[in-house]
Amino acid sequence: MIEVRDLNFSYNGGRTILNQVAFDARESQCIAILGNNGAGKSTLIKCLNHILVPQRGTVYVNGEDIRKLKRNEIAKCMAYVAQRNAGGMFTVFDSVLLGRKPYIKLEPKQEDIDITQSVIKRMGLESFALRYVDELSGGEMQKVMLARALAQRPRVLLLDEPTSNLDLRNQYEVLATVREIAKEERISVIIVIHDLNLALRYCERFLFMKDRQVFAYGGREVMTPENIGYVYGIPVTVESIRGVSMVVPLPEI
Ligand SMILES: Nc1ncnc2c1ncn2[C@@H]1O[C@H](COP(=O)(O)OP(=O)(O)OP(=O)(O)O)[C@@H](O)[C@H]1O
Repeated sequence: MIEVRDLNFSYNGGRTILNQVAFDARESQCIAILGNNGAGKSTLIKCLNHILVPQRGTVYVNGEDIRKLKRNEIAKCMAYVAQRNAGGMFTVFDSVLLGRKPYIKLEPKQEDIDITQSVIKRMGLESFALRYVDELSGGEMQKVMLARALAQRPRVLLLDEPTSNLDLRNQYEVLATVREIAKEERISVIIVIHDLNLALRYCERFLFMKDRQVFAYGGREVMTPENIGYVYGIPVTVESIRGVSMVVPLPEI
């Protein structure tokens, strides 16, 4: 589904932020991008859809080199939800409908309206549909931005800290919904996330960034206390609580 080959990136010819970053993700998988502040996670996710253009390397989606795709074509196969989102004088409905922009020629068709309505429902945003996004809380806004990305009907969904403004229940509900949609629509979801326990619960693959490179990438076997301890510089244990794997920082901190 998505193949990332030897990406190198630096901002304005400055120091290297990404060095030979490579990984693959299959359809229906959720991949967590992990690593400490400044490790290059957001930069990586922006290189995947060419918001930032890497100096070397490329990304293939369904075998297509995204360097050969126009912006509109990239938007049909990849949707991106940024860490910080600007508001605007749109209603929630219009804001989600904007996700259909790559498909709309002159005016939205009935299909665009139907998709918008169904995503709003799926994300539990019906009672907000006519509110202005400027009047929403940070968490409500985060759900609207995710709904917009889902309305894009992408093959690859790129999420940069999608739960950072959500309360406990919404963190679990939103990630559970994203995972369900990934399975139903066979989307690859790539999520930058700081909460290792949410990652363990909702992702199947884990990519650790460290020192500008991929330090480890794989399934649950890479979520070891050694790897986590090394990447984050804090001793942890990984334990099962009622059958759920949890990362627990050790008391010496
Ligand atoms: N526009 C920019 N111009 C120059 N340097 C930048 C720019 N954006 C980010 N950086 C630098 O690139 C490095 C990687 O930043 P990035 O935002 O990708 O990290 P991150 O892993 O997502 O961090 P965090 O977990 O704090 O969100 C940081 O050192 C940051 O200061």
